[in-house]
Amino acid sequence: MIKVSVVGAKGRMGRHVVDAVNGAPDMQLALTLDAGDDLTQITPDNTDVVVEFTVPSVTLDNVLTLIAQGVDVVVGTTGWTDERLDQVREALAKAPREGQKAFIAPNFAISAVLADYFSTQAAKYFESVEVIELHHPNKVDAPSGTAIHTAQGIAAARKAAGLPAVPDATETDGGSRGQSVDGIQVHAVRLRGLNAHEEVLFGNAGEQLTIRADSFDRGSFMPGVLLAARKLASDAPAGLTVGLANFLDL
Ligand SMILES: NC(=O)C1=CN([C@@H]2O[C@H](COP(=O)(O)OP(=O)(O)OC[C@H]3O[C@@H](n4cnc5c(N)ncnc54)[C@H](O)[C@@H]3O)[C@@H](O)[C@H]2O)C=CC1
Ligand SMILES: O=C(O)C1=N[C@H](C(=O)O)C[C@H](O)C1
Repeated sequence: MIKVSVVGAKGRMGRHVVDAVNGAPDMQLALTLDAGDDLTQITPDNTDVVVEFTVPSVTLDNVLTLIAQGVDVVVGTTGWTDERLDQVREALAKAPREGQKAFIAPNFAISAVLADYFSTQAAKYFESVEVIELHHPNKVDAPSGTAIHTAQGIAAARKAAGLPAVPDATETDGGSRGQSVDGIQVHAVRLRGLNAHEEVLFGNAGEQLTIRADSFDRGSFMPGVLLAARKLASDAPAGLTVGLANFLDL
């Protein structure tokens, strides 16, 4: 049995993770912690893998604490930058247990992971591209971690293909053109009734490709979370892995 602890267990995602672990035949729920709880209660004696879904402002500190505790960590919280990822890599290099692992994914839903992947494949064939993410109004960060990851992947693919900047004659902008992520415009919509959605618009003269992923329910993230926990408990490489695509046969 894989012993799984959940940090952020009272949150929207954390509650789903607790239920998913309880329903997994090969997993045993260990500790369920939330804001104000002492994370050093989590040790290799009681936990094989921790799943962390909290808020962007605390996730780095939580992950560094958990790595220092000697446990493997699956992270779904957003707010990761290259500098923060480097801090996790450094912590893993000095971790107390040999071969320790951390996994961070901006999105665990197969639809979103494939939309992200297909977008990087399509990127080099189109002159124009913009990313629109649409979420529930309780989300604290914008743009979404997934949209940032998608835009970064598209930008890297365009650069590798030698494409010039996306054409845009805008001279006046009060914010309507969204945020530029590595030169790709990203727009965020917050609307009651939505959950988690992303649309990538590609354009050439006379044609358009739209790649869209919709997570209507948080249950859509759970197969990916359980897959990541199982991979960390088995054959995932030591160190930091970023993105669920690494655990899929793409
Ligand atoms: N990777 C993915 O597939 C997904 C990622 N997310 C991300 O997961 C994060 C959480 O989202 P939600 O569950 O909707 O948020 P939420 O606000 O419902 O839950 C966050 C939980 O973290 C707790 N928390 C705050 N500070 C803490 C601390 N220092 N230690 C332990 N717990 C603490 C809060 O009390 C709360 O229970 C967000 O960054 C969101 O963008 C959300 C959905 C899917
Ligand atoms: O806050 C959410 O809800 C979500 N957050 C993640 C993100 O920012 O990409 C993943 C998904 O979009 C849901």
